[in-house]
Amino acid sequence: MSKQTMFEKIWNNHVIHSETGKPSILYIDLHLVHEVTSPQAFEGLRLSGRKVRRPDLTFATMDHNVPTKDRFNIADPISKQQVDTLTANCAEFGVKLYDLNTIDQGVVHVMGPELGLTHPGKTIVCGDSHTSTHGAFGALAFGIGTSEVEHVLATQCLQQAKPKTMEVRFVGKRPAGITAKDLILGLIAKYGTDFATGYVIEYTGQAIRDLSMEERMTVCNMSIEGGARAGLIAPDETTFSYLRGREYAPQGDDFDRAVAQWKALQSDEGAVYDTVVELDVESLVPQVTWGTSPGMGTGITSAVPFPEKLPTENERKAAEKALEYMDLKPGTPMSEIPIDYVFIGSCTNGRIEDLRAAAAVAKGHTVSANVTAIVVPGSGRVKIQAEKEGLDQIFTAAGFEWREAGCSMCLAMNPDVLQPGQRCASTSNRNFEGRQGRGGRTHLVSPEMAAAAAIKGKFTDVRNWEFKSEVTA
Ligand SMILES: CC(C)[C@H](C(=O)O)[C@@H](O)C(=O)O
Ligand code: SF4
Repeated sequence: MSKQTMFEKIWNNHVIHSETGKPSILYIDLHLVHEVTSPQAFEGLRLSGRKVRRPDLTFATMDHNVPTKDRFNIADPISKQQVDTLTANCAEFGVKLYDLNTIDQGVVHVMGPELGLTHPGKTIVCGDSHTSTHGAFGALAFGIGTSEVEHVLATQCLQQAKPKTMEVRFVGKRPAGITAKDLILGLIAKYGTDFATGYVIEYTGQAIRDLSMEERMTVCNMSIEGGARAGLIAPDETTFSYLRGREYAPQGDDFDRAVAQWKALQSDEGAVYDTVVELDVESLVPQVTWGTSPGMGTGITSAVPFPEKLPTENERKAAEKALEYMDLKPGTPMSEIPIDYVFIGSCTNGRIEDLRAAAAVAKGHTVSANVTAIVVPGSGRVKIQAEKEGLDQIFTAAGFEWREAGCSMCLAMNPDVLQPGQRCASTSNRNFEGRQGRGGRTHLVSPEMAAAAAIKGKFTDVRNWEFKSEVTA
């Protein structure tokens, strides 16, 4: 048999019908649901008198519209309706819902893996573009639209055109002070926001193998910001030990049998990808975006670029427009950009390790007088764990606000929004115009860089953080 990549193995395991020149029909192992993209899908089922085919493979939570203060009191009528509709739909169709009364409620891409729902080799979909996060386990996971959500609810299958394969090889060892967020921001800054359009990425290299499970999720989360359909990392001991003992992981002997199967998923030696790109990890510095797309980024030691020096007319125009929106002057050192707001959270960087890393920087310091800083755990479980470790105390003593789980200021669908003109250091994944509130300006960074910016009142190279203290678990 010919040598196969991991993507091809998972794909072939799930195709239940294919015809030349047409999309294939894929079986879906796990369907995650949230309140924003599911109402019409359930309504469609109701109108056609259909049921959810596999309620046992369908799990829901509420995250985008949930307030992170006074969470049971949703003032915005559309948000309230979406949350209430999800509750009613899950009850009517027999779908398990992790609502605000459960500690498993949280950003769907944080709570799913935490529950052990995400396994290597699964096909996973959700009406949400950052479903790519789950690829960190070696699952083929991607976002779908609302009509596809309805289709999967009704049939547990999905039509998909077969994507091409791309290897993204991280070359070298990750230097001290360089985070998983810097790997993925650096990759997208180098290759742009559409280099992987039409592809499923497999991330390889020592720097990837060395990442923790949570760090791998940070990398895979932003695959979509490079245009990819999905991002994958081969499962290994890091993956297996993360999964062992989780609620929905296989238990006992089943777990060991599963591990044997999961190990066989990795790409065969000598398997050929359609495209290979490389990134030199050793020359990376902490990343900060300056523009209105995740690809408009640079190192903290660099400056806001001069649009006229960019290679193509399109890039020049886009950069000019972005700098106008961001109110930034070319040539300004990144370390001289003052900020008003800091958001630490989201499905990119709202996990316990992210909060530990930010707390280690914040400990014993005080948030700059000009800055409002919020820390939003990605799930109820992250919140409880952080509180057990005293991280909430470190944050509040330093002047950060400590909130409840949700998407929060990652996008302006709940009360956490920037005011027009406010500039935010954000650990999320998108810096589009108005993403965090109309007229708001977003700079994407790692949790460490966000915490340091909160204290300095401007971006600063966290590698020079002299008073960095150890926070122990
Ligand atoms: C609201 C939802 C559909 C959206 C997505 O698909 O990603 C959101 O999660 C986002 O991050 O922009
Ligand atoms: S945290 Fe942000 S990126 Fe993630 S699902 Fe919520 S809105 Fe989308």
